[in-house]
Amino acid sequence: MRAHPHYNPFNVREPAEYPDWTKVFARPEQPLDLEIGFSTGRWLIQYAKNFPERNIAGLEIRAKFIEYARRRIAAENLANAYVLQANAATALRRLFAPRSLSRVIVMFPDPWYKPRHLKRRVVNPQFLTELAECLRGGAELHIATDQQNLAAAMLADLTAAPEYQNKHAPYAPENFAGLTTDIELYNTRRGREIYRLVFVRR
Ligand SMILES: C[S@@+](CC[C@H](N)C(=O)[O-])C[C@H]1O[C@@H](n2cnc3c(N)ncnc32)[C@H](O)[C@@H]1O
Repeated sequence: MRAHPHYNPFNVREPAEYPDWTKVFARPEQPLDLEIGFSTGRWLIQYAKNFPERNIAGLEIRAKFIEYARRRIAAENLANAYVLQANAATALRRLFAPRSLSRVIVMFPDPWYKPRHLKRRVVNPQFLTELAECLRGGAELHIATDQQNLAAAMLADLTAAPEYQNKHAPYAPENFAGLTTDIELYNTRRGREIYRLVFVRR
């Protein structure tokens, strides 16, 4: 997709493709996990290497990150990772069958957050309802942010959603799986607080 001065990826409603999840991984019978907003793919690639017994899909709204992550996945010969361009706000139910996802990770979804942006957050009640349809019972949803107000808003949404149960009220004490994203590294090096939410699909 060509960059255009007025091009806004958030207006993109259709995913770039509809993968057949039974064909894109070497072992399609493995649990299917999803990272939303993977940017450079740092976390996703570490995850694919550390969890060869699981499959990891990645959604990213910005086209440039897809090409970059695909090159890295190919260079590392990772047959359990697949990424595509899609807007997670509108595409989840068209991309994933009901109850097909085992784990979902959303790390630092809204970085340049200001109070007036709270309404536009990625993790909002509608997103949670759509995601709930795609999650298996017992599936984990992991979210992290360095913004306290945003963490509180997401915590309130999740607590109000009947499909989810908090695993560590209110925030999880530690990083999931010991893997870090770019923004997580940036924050931890500056000693900033990170708010981690882990909810389970009922
Ligand atoms: C602040 S970055 C965080 C990147 C990475 N998760 C990290 O922690 O370093 C947020 C990423 O989410 C992507 N993103 C934002 N909204 C999205 C959406 N609705 N669907 C898919 N990706 C989205 C952005 O393009 C960006 O790469």
